[in-house]
Amino acid sequence: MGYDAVLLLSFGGPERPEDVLPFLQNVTRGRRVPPERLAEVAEHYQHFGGVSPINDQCRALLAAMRAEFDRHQLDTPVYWGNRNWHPMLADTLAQARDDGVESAVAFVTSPYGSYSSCRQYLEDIAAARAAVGPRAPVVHKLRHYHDHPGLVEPFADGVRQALASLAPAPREATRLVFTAHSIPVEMAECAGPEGGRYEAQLAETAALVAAAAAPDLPYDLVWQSRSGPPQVPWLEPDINDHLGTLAEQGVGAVAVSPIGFISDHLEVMWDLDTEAADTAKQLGLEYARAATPGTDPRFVAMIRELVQERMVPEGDHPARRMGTLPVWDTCLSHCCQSRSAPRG
Ligand SMILES: CC1=C(CCC(=O)O)c2cc3nc(cc4[nH]c(cc5[nH]c(cc1n2)c(C)c5CCC(=O)O)c(CCC(=O)O)c4C)C(CCC(=O)O)=C3C
Ligand SMILES: [Fe+2]
Repeated sequence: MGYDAVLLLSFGGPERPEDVLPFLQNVTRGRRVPPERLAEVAEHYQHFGGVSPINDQCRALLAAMRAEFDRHQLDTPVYWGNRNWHPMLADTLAQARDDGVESAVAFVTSPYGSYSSCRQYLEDIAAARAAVGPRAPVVHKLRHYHDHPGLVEPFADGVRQALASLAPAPREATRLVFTAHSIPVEMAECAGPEGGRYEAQLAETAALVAAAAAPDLPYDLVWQSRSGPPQVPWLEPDINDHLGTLAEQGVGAVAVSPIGFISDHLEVMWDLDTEAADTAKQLGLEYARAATPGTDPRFVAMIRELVQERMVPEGDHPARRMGTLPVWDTCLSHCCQSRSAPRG
């Protein structure tokens, strides 16, 4: 089907010190995040002057999408809305409606499936449309892109550059470590239509990036940015604990690639560039953090390709994929639905 607009849909982040608390309240409303954890994360944001990098990264991506679409005679307007901070999705959809938009296709800044990274964005769309009312544009989310070459190749370049920046060391003493945002084990078990999809997609992305960048190097997939109360199990090991294990095993140098994030979010700048880098230093490990795609031209072209794949029928723009896990355009109603605590 045709769409009148393309929507960039993201998480949102504070842009001034006084935004930090209301932003965190938006993120954690109805969630079980202890106040101690919230205070800690507020400090991470204040460490960077109360400004999250994520909104400027979205502005840059939006501009790059416009230029890329123009180069390919795709004159569809592009809009940007967030889950947790301005521009809020409901305001964006109200503006789109005023502009005469009846339908939009949404690119979400997370490639993977799980409640937090996929279904919650579908709920955000439904809630924003309900807030806008009867003439709200219909919004369909684009498919997952965890194995698209436009995601895998920029990450692979990042890994190559990170490895090149480490002092030459025997291959056995060098390790490639992929990270993604930890999620509660229960959320991981319910991810996708049959469960386990978040980890399965990340494992596929890790394997594709490793095969492209460093096929002879051992690698691991571990987790970062754990939240929630301590008694609730989340995916482990944490990157910091894992660095300790590697040091014990005689590893001397690590390249860390945050495949869970498409740009250098605050989690990348704090949990990796500040905390994990510090852990590595204390352990005497050489440490290099690999780049995220950001506005890499191949990543921006991927967004245009995903839009064309969806808008131009009859296989004129076949899906470019490197992996074998199934992908689909429309999630089933039970996809990523929690067993114990229905959310939303
Ligand atoms: C899977 C996943 C992604 C990747 C997919 C995607 O990109 O969407 C992601 C991204 C992000 N998470 C972000 C920020 C936060 N996430 C939090 C809390 C949580 N994240 C969770 C999961 C994820 N989060 C979960 C299960 C929670 C617990 C509360 C809940 O069940 O919802 C909290 C509360 C404090 C805390 O950390 O406890 C904050 C501030 C930012 C913005 C960063 C910036 O400003 O640059 C981004 C991109
Ligand atoms: Fe998060």
